[in-house]
Amino acid sequence: MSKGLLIILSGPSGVGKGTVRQELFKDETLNLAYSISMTTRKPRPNEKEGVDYFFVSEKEFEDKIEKGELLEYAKFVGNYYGTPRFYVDELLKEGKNVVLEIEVQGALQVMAKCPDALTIFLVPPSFEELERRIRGRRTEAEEVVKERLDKARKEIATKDEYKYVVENDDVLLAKEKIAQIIKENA
Ligand SMILES: Nc1ncnc2c1ncn2[C@@H]1O[C@H](COP(=O)(O)OP(=O)(O)OP(=O)(O)O)[C@@H](O)[C@H]1O
Ligand SMILES: Nc1nc2c(ncn2[C@@H]2O[C@H](COP(=O)(O)O)[C@@H](O)[C@H]2O)c(=O)[nH]1
Repeated sequence: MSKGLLIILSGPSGVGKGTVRQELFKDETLNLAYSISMTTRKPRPNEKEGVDYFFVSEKEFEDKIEKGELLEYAKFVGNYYGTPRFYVDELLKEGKNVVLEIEVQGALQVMAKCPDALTIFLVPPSFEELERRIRGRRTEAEEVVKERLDKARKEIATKDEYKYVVENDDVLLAKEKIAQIIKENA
């Protein structure tokens, strides 16, 4: 069985990575598997352990770092986020195209380790629209929204590090563009 493709889907918080990813996963021909991240962030009301994230303490996260169990990790607006290496390796061996939905610091680490990874950066139609989306989601306190928007400006400035930049204006259009990119690279 040939190895699957490692796909990094990155972009600023609130651009719509999760929304577009859900559309991509409806397309079974893409043979996708999602890499469930580990985080020290508190779960949001609708989030489930082992589905959206593995929710852990700082101590547990730092143990994983020390043991080398994370493919990449970063601190993002006060919380740790990282990719457990084991599942990614297993899924790739099974021939799955594995999606990492991660922020920029982590994406740059994976690019350095896995130059063949397919890297995609999602951009909003405008910064004002990004702000509308992140506020409209109503998941973060005002202070955190401001920090995430601040971070977003710096993240968007790194977009040319990625192999593909896709605008998320219309969700289904963005999904179609990314599906095409995956098919061309798989
Ligand atoms: N193309 C779009 N047009 C309008 N609203 C959108 C679009 N894509 C996503 N949204 C909305 O924007 C909000 C943020 O989307 P989402 O949670 O998918 O972003 P994200 O990039 O995964 O964020 P985070 O990185 O913080 O997890 C959601 O309320 C979602 O419904
Ligand atoms: N470097 C990593 N970034 C990750 C990972 N999992 C998610 N993320 C990114 O963090 C921010 C914030 O996420 P949120 O769920 O609190 O809104 C966002 O950009 C995610 O894509 C990971 O494993 N590594």
